[in-house]
Amino acid sequence: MSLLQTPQKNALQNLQHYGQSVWLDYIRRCSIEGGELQQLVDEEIQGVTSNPAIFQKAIAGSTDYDAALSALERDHDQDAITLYEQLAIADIQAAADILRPLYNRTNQQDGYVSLEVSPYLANDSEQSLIEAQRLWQAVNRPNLMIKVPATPAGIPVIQQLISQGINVNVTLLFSRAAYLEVAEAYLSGLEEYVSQGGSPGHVASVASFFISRIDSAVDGQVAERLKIAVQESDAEAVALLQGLLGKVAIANAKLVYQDYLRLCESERWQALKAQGAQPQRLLWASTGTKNPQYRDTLYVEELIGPETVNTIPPSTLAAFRDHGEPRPSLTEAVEQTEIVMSSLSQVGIVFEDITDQLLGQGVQLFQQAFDQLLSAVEHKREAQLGKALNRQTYTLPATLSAQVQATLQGWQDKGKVRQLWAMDSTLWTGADESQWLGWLGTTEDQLAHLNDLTQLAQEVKDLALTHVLLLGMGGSSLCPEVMKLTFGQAEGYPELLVLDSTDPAQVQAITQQIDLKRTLFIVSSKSGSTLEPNIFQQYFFDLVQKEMGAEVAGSRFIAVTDPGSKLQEVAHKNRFRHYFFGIPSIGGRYSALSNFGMVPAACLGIDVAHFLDSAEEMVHSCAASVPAIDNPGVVLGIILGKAAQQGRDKLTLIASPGIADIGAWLEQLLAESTGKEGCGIIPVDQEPLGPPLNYGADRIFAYIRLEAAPDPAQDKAVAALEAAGQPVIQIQVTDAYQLGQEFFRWEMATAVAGSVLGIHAFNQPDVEASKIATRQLTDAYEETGELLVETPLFQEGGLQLFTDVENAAALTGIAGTLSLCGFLKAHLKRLRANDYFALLAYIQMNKAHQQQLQGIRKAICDRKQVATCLGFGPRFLHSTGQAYKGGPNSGVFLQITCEDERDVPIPGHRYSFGVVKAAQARGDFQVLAKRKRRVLRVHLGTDVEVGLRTLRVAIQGALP
Ligand SMILES: O=P(O)(O)OC[C@H]1O[C@](O)(CO)[C@@H](O)[C@@H]1O
Ligand SMILES: O=C[C@H](O)[C@H](O)COP(=O)(O)O
Repeated sequence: MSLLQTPQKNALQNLQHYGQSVWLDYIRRCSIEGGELQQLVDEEIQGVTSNPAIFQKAIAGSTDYDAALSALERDHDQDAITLYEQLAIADIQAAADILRPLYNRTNQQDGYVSLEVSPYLANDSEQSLIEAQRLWQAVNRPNLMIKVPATPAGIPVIQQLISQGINVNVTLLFSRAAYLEVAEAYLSGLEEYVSQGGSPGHVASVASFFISRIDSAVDGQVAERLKIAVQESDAEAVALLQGLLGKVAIANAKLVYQDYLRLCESERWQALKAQGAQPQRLLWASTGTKNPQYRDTLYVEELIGPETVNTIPPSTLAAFRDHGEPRPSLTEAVEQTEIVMSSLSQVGIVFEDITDQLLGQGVQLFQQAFDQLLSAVEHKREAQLGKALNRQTYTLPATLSAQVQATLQGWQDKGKVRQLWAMDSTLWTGADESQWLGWLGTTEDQLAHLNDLTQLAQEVKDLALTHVLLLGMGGSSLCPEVMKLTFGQAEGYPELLVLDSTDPAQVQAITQQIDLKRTLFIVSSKSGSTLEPNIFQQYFFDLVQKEMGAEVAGSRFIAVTDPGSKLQEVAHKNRFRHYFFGIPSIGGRYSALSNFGMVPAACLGIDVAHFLDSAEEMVHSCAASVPAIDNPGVVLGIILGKAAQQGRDKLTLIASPGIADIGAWLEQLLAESTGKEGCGIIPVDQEPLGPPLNYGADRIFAYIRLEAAPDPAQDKAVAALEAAGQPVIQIQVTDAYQLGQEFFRWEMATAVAGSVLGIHAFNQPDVEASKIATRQLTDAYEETGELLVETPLFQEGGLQLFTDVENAAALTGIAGTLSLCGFLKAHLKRLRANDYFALLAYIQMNKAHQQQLQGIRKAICDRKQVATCLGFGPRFLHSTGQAYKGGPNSGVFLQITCEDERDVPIPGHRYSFGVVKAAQARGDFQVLAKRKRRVLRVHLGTDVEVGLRTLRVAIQGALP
């Protein structure tokens, strides 16, 4: 067709006669559905491009997509990026279908629509390639072009995609040097495609060369110099500089077009052309005028030439249609362009620096647009979910709030949420953290294996059991305990009991509570080598064997353990009914939503599918695609981490009575994960609530409120704390089935807080230390049959005090009178501001004991205004024990042991439960003392209740 042919109806349509295709740089659902796009394709345009900013404006800036979003969400909850992709893909497919006849008619030269790979992947070749291939398949239209940026990481991707026959729109091209690399990638890709037997005519590509952004950047630098030249009245410089304004982008484009023409002459290209290959056309992008002083059609009018494309935003399209003046401008005055470029260096502007910056900024701008887009989708998703998603709000003092906001911004800018989901160890200490992040995918994994759990629930029902007794410690017992206390016993299902103590009285109490013939035992241990579950198993297996016979005993036991563990062997040998596997990349305290929590949940008759589905909603809210600022787990983690760094490291947990036990689970998660290397978060659970003046500047509060059954007294106390300016995080749990959301939210938050604190959030080095000390004592006992006799520091009223030499010296130095009260007073005097006091009670965990110990806590908190903690031994060893030994040295500890009224032997061992407990207490004490902790042990007689009462009175007397 001749270039001089009579123009058609309008300037836009006329561009085709100069060999240029017009594509529309815009997409929006209403223009597709309303027929506007169809009309444009029929009359004026030959293709469509999109980018993250365009989709951001379309989806975030309109209500066009709301109904579709609601329908998708209603159907099945999904994370923000999956939702966005479905909307975007539907638009791209619809546009592709509208363009398809044109694509066919032009013999695949035009009629394309472009979809960009995630801008987050701009520097990641491997992932960009995977994503581009995935999008290509998902859109499944031959007239699709995948947009890949011309970053150093993007260029090899371009070549690979072309070699696979995938059409590519190369975006973010600013420099001629980059263009030449892109052209080379296209040629090599095509050659490879041909060598594999592909027909090159079926692959298309455009190189999107950005225009207006160059003028914006160059003009800015020119303007600065111009100001100086004017001030200095340097007329020559003023003229030179003025001549550059609004000229460089076009000059650069004209030069790159010359490069293109030269390439077309090359033998290499000619050989491909002969086989039917299509040229990689230059596409002028960023052609909307940004400077209002320039003609609104500037970047269309000046770049008209054969075998090119101009992708034009709607306003520029309208302007050009109205008053554009087409002419074959692209090859006009080419020699002038060289002058423009050399003038640029003459005035000291380094053009390569500008193009480099523009590429970096371009990636960043698209990432920011994508952030905003995903944030908008997430808000719409949350609105749709309503109460199905537990809400989180917070009030923080100004300085903490400012630090939290700044850290969130940092996480956003550095893409740290994506880094976390990519399991990048450098987010923590760069050690083996990447191997401990399996919990990120547990819900999905569990949901895929629901059958086993449903079957187990049915079996438990059919067996007509009275009890299921779970034997385990820490991460293997705390979630089941939360489930039991939250859900209670369901109709037709047995009661769940949990044993996580070696206290002989506790072991006996539970033995008496169950009917051995009608109880199913779950031995739960990830490692399969933890002392307590192993001896529990030996003890109960022996009892059941005696009661029901060796043959039947195994059928009453289930193991939950990691594959290949010693427990698996035991289960196999003893012909356990089942064994369920854990996932080795999930540490115990992060295992709630895996089999460790879900097997007992199924035995309780809980609808596990519903529970996990609900948890999955929180997983989606915390997804990699949800910007840090909107990501509830990340927000919570950053608050906790920054608060701890500011000295607010006592996380005081308040939970509604119906879900109160979640605090015990949280204690382990937070303390074992963060309490190490002298820093960390000290969880304070079940502390009797007091007035705001009881709490210092070392506190932060988390109120986990069950909306279905809140406690008005807690509401009031929390409101008072907020009014007093304490930092308070409030989480509204709609109903018990939404507790799984909290498991995930807090796991995420803990991992994030660990990153903020710069520690390894998945190991527990100091727990190991007391395990070793305990093992030495139990091993010695196996040999000698006795534990070393210890000499008390002091005794009075049936209570004995023990401590190590250093603590004894410190205490006798402070104690005025050598009495029980005097020593306790001396010990409590060691509490400084912002310290915490912890009771470590190696006694039976029952209501009466709890009441006494809570009374002691309350008295100390009221009078000393310090945080107080309570742990029952040995269970706390697998929980807060890590932070007490490895965290900040701000704890004052009172260990409580007792004389066991009746000990319980363990089959196959010389040591008994009583000996194990004593060894555990001593081992713990030794490590605390070794770590220079302020620690004192009080040993009660056989009547623990009486002993506790005496102790309480003595402590009350010791308080000021
Ligand atoms: O499930 P396991 O391997 O028996 O471990 C129980 C608990 O012991 C610890 O490994 C250490 O206390 C915890 O992290 C864990 O939850
Ligand atoms: O492919 C199109 C580009 O993404 C678009 O033209 C960029 O234009 P802008 O510079 O106006 O954002």
